[in-house]
Parts: sequence; structure tokens; C-alpha cells
Amino acid sequence: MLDSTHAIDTAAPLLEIHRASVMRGEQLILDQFSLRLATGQHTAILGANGSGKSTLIRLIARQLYPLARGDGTPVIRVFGRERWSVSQLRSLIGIVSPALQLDYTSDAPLEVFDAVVSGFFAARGLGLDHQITPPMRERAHAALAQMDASPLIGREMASLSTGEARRVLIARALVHRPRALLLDEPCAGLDPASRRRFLESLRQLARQGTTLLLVTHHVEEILPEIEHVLLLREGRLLQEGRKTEVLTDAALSAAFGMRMQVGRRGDYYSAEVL
Ligand SMILES: Nc1ncnc2c1ncn2[C@@H]1O[C@H](COP(=O)(O)OP(=O)(O)OP(=O)(O)O)[C@@H](O)[C@H]1O
Repeated sequence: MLDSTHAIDTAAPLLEIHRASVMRGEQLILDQFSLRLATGQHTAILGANGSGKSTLIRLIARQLYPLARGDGTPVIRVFGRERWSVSQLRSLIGIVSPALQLDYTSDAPLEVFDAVVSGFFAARGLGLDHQITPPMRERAHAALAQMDASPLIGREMASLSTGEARRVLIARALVHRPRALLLDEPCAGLDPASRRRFLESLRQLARQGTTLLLVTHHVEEILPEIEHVLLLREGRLLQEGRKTEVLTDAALSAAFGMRMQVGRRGDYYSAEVL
């Protein structure tokens, strides 16, 4: 089925990674990694420090390239297609990472609304050649409201708290109404109450139809809506499947290299080192 706004094949998986290997220098960082994400299949990728999570995100964001395969078959496809421009890709999969946050909260002046609306131009802020149309303005306001970030309009990005800046950057990614949001360590730096409030706003997005791909070290951040979990270890897929099958003491202990015990608190999971 073709979607007229993006000319995409909506019957194809949203994201397919087929046996991707990535080298950095002499080191193989991702080793034959595969992932298949259907629209609506909220997924968590869990792994210890150095397991390859950021490398995977950089691969999806096209900031790193996989080793070509001898048979020429595509390693990454989005809605069944290998080639997309970076701006087309952003309008299908929004990405929010700590690296992006660092860039947007640096000292170079940038006002919150400008940061969000400039998402339409894939630019860090607004330039003289950027023509903001009324629908763009409206969409930027709606995305800020969706993330409870409207009161921040007028503030400088550099003046925001970690959690506030993250909400604004998610709003920026949402201006395109992306099919999926890839969130790298979305709760890093948040206190426990802010973390829970933030997770609840992500749940709203998931319920409203944005497919979430969450990359994290923390089992506690796996939203109830996420049913599909991948465990990464040393650049390889250790285990993949339904949350109830993957979040076990044995699997987490293997992923993190230490004895761990999984617990449940209401709709969320928890894990502690024994
Ligand atoms: N530019 C690079 N050159 C060489 N090795 C690298 C480079 N970038 C990352 N690595 C190595 O690749 C491995 C995976 O790193 P990556 O940052 O993807 O892990 P991660 O799971 O995101 O870790 P963390 O949770 O600490 O952010 C690590 O062993 C790291 O040292």
C-alpha cells in the first residue's frame, strides 16, 4: 500500500537491519546485527556500556555506514526502501540522542520555538532563507503542547534543565509527525519523579500511534507499551523476543556480565544486581 505523503510502502516493515557489521578503526563494533521493526511494534534495545547501542543509532541515523556485503543486498531498509534523503528519513524516523541534546544546549543562542520549528529545515536554528509557513508554526506549537513544553517558548535552549531540553527536542522531532521515534537514553539525567512523568508522556505518544524504539541501559525505563525487547552484548544480538521471555534473571545476567534479578513494579520492570 502506498502512502501519498511520503510515497512509502506502508505494508513493508518500518525498519529492517539485516546482518549489519560496523568497524571503527580496526575493531568490529557491530557484528551481523539484525533487527526488524514493524509499524506499531514498540521496542527496547537494552545493553551494557560499550555493547554497541550508540553505534547502532549512528548506523540508523546514517552517521556511520555498515560494511558492504558481498552479494550487494541492502543492510538497512526503511519501509522496504534502501535509499532515502536525510530529510525524508527524519520525517519517518525522528531521533533524539544525548549528542543532539549537547549540540542544542550549547552556548550558541537558540530560542525554544525556533529550535522546534527549524526541525522542518533540518537546521539547528532559523536562517534568513527559512520561510516559516502558518501550518509549520501551527504544527510546531502542537508538537510543543504534545510534550507539555509550550510554557518554555521564549526561553533559551541553553537555560533549560535536562528534562525540559529533552521535551523540546522530542517536540522538534515530532513536527514531521514521524512514524517512529528513536530515543537514545531518554531518561539520562532525570530525577526519579521527572523520569516517571517523562515516561508517562512517552506512553501517550506510543498510544497516539508513534512507534517507539528505546535504547537504554535501564530495565526500569521499558514502557508497559513496549512488548518487544532486544539484548545486545559486545556488538551482537544476545537475545530477542517478547518482554516476558527476554527480561529474565539469566538473560540480563548474561547481558550485563553480573548476577541480576528481575522484578516487576506494577506495569514496569526493575532489575537489581545481586
Ligand atoms: N570511534 C571509535 N573508534 C574505536 N572504537 C570505538 C569508537 N566508537 C566506539 N567504539 C567502541 O565501540 C564499542 C561500542 O561503543 P558504543 O558507544 O556503541 O556502545 P554503547 O552501548 O552505546 O555504550 P554506552 O552505553 O557506554 O554509551 C565500545 O567498545 C567502544 O569503545
